[in-house]
Amino acid sequence: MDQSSRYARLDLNEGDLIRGGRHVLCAYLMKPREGFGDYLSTAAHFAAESSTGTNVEVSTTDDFTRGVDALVYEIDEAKELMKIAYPIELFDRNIKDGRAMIASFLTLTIGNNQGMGDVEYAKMLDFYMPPALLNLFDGPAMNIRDMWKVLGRDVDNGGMVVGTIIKPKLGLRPQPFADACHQFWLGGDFIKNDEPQGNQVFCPLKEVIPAVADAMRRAQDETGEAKLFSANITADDPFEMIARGEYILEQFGENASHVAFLVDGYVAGPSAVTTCRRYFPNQFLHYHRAGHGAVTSPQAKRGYNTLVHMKMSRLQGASGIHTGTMGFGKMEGAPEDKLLAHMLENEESEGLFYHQKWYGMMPTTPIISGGMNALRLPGFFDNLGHCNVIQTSGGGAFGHKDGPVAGALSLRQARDAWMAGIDLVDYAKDHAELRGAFQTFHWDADKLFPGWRQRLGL
Ligand SMILES: O=C(COP(=O)(O)O)[C@H](O)[C@H](O)COP(=O)(O)O
Ligand SMILES: [Mg+2]
Repeated sequence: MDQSSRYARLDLNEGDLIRGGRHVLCAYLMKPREGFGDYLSTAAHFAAESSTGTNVEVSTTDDFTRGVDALVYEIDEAKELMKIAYPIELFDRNIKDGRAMIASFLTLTIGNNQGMGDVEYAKMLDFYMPPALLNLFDGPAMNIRDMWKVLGRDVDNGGMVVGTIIKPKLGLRPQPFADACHQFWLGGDFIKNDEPQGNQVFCPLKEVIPAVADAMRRAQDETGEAKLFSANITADDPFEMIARGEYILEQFGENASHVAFLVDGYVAGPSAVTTCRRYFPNQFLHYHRAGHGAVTSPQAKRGYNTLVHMKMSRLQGASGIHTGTMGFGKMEGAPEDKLLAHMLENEESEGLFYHQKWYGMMPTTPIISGGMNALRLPGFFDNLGHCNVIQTSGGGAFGHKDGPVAGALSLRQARDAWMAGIDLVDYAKDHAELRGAFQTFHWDADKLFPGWRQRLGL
């Protein structure tokens, strides 16, 4: 059945829809499956299934229903592009406070339509959120500025937070884990649990957390600097997350403000993110995105891309989210991905299809991680245009030939060199740890800084 007479309105103008402020707009890559309808009728069926309809007309539909239909307002078959306008009334709101939720946004815009028989594939590439709905999302309660405050830095331009991920990923018992933390903190600022680290039998949370809290106190005493720890509280059960969070804050005691909570936001979902955002509004919410590649990878023709993921994370209230390394690290990415960081940080920003204003919603801090080390930082910052990010190098710190203290210092030196506009090889001449990073990661050095051996007299 061709539903385009009801669910398509190609005469609608995008500018008018945005000015009207009553629609969420979504751009999709979409391909109809061969042997089914043409492009427009498939798009219309997609809009029906994603809003008020199904594959047939139902007798219970009334005039009000038609007023909240999602409408296809643009198609470009050659580009496999379709755009749909969703009336904001379609999106579910909390009974307890009237606030909006990402679960409902996803259920409608990228829900059943992902399994339709007449759709070969569909992927959301961008969306526009009007202020009337945007303002009903929680948004972040904290971000990098709160970390800079703890670190005693400038709160507008405090620079890169020097971080690591405790490696090995799994397999350390409580004391070796806490010792690794202590070592890194002698040179760096911030440590995060790797995303699968929680309450394994060989490293019980109730043993490792007191040891880490103690390591933080010792490192702070020894260096005279504040230190930060991001503790994983992800769990299927929100009450388990709360139990972990409360236990951790109690153990860190006077250093509770130095604790962030890590939530595996893609695998555990919006409920987990919101549990943390609402129950612990005074902690930095560290959104780790492990698993996202299944839908966001350019190879995946379904789901949504990283831009959509980033925008949803800011709406949900992530203080920081992994933004990728934009082609400078080990994970998939490209220099153009800086638009992801800009979408998170700026009051308004250009996406792939839509210009988004954030109406005062607090920025989400980009967390840069995955195969990074001191040598890769300058190129990364040149591309991004600033270094006000959290950067975590796991291998780049613990893989340093002289150990984690030198690894941490080499990262800090790379940041200092970039902020001062000094060439990294020149800076390494009188900074032993950075020099050690050149020797350790020599394959990167050969590629990024040809002639470095001679210049460092090696
Ligand atoms: O543990 C690491 C990185 O370790 P290492 O520094 O040793 O590579 C993170 O989980 C990845 O950054 C995730 O990727 P992304 O940040 O792209 O989500
Ligand atoms: Mg990890």
